[in-house]
Amino acid sequence: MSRSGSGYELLAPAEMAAADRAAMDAGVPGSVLMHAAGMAVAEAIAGRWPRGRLLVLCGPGNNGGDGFVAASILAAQGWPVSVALLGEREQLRGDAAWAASLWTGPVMAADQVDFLGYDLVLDALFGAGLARELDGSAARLVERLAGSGLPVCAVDVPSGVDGATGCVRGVAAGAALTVTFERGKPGHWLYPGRALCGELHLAGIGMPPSVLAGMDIQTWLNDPAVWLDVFPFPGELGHKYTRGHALVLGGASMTGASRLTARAAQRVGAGLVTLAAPAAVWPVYAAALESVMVAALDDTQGFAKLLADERRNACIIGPGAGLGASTREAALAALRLQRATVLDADALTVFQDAPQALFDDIQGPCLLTPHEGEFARLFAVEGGKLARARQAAHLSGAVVLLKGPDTVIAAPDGRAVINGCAPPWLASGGTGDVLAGLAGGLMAQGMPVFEAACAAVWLHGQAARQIGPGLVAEDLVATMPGVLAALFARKKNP
Ligand SMILES: NC(=O)C1=CN([C@@H]2O[C@H](COP(=O)(O)OP(=O)(O)OC[C@H]3O[C@@H](n4cnc5c(N)ncnc54)[C@H](OP(=O)(O)O)[C@@H]3O)[C@@H](O)[C@H]2O)[C@@H](O)CC1
Ligand SMILES: [K+]
Repeated sequence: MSRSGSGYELLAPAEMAAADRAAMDAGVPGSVLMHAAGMAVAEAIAGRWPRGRLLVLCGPGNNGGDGFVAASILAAQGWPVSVALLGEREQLRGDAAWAASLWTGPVMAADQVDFLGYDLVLDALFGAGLARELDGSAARLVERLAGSGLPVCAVDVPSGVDGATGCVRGVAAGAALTVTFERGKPGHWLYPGRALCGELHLAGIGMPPSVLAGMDIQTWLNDPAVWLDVFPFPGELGHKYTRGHALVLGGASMTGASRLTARAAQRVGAGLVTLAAPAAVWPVYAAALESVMVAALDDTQGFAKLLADERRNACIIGPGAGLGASTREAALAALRLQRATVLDADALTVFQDAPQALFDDIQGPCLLTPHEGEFARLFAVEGGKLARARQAAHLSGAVVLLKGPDTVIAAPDGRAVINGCAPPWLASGGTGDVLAGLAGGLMAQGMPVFEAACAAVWLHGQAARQIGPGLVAEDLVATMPGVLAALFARKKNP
């Protein structure tokens, strides 16, 4: 899926509607915005498809208004255009009624539409105003559109996709191209909406910059612009003791996982990394790691004893750790000392019977990195992925990194980032261990937790894109220097 000019600030549909109103209050008539929106749609269509028989499906609100504008412009350019309206023309209000008046051709009733004989469909049924599940005639029309096999251009979002959540409200038809306005919406980047949008095209519609600057934007697409300012680029006068010391808990049997974690923490720049492993398996770790220090743990309190050295400023606990008392004790020790702490995998599951006990001890910088299964063990929250991650961060007091093809990172203060750069071949064993190490390694260098989590996810995704299909987790560690070099170059030449 290619995405052009999408920017990185995201606005939920309700926020975009507020921006539209603010623009009108600032003196830009709604009809001017709508004309610009319809023009942008017409240009996107003409730029992508050869002239052909176009069917424009207009809905009862302003999304339909955009459709009428685009239909009028393309017809004036010589496109053979047919228009169908879901609802009564007399019921159209405001800017949509004005836009419909631009269209002088016939308007079919939606239930009369026959998809045969068209080359392309413009879906202008529902956009930001989708308020409930599609049913009845609206659902039937969208189902028939989805089954038509015709290429679809969607206005703002594919109708039926909730722009706030990416969820399908009843039914939705996938588009080849989605044209949205001024800012992307979370639903363009969260599945299943993301897969239904096709190529995403972001068009300006003349919204005054002061209106957007005045929005309290709290949601972003993961982009270095969100976190580059606080990325711990090494200073010329730095030495290993100024670059943090990450302490990784190793397990008794799955020894590969925490080794990947430790190496990732090193690669991303932690000055020192110690892996603490049960004494019985210490030789396994010691034989496999050279520049990572390996400490032997004699009992469940051993990890806490290592934290007596305050220079060990960040802990990464969970990969391969096991579900025993030592994992739980290590996590609680790190949290109670308010060390920067990443809890992943087993260090999350080990709290499934009493998550509140975990949350009560989260007072300092903490990152939780669950996949959906681990998330459900800790958090009884409902809703879309973005809302659930936000609620979990609020409830736990930790930054929550909810993994998946559309990973969401949410902070307790309400900020959230959606990741758009993870290729599917990242879904393989050990990649999560590397991610935990990247985040912990950045936190060891003093990067704030939310930004460290976003940067780790981004670096992870960029490395995976460079490696391509066939990726194994070790490759991510090996590829990190190249990814970091490109990031450093970007810092110098933004
Ligand atoms: N001037 C502006 O503001 C600009 C707006 N712009 C464009 O406007 C779009 C937003 O327009 P919008 O707010 O009118 O919402 P829209 O998506 O057309 O839907 C509302 C209509 O659908 C109906 N409806 C809702 N759910 C339904 C359901 N499940 N099943 C059936 N019906 C349902 C709802 O009915 P009601 O809920 O009132 O009964 C109402 O009639 C935005 O995406 C962008 O494309 C751009 O031109 C820039 C300038
Ligand atoms: K639409």
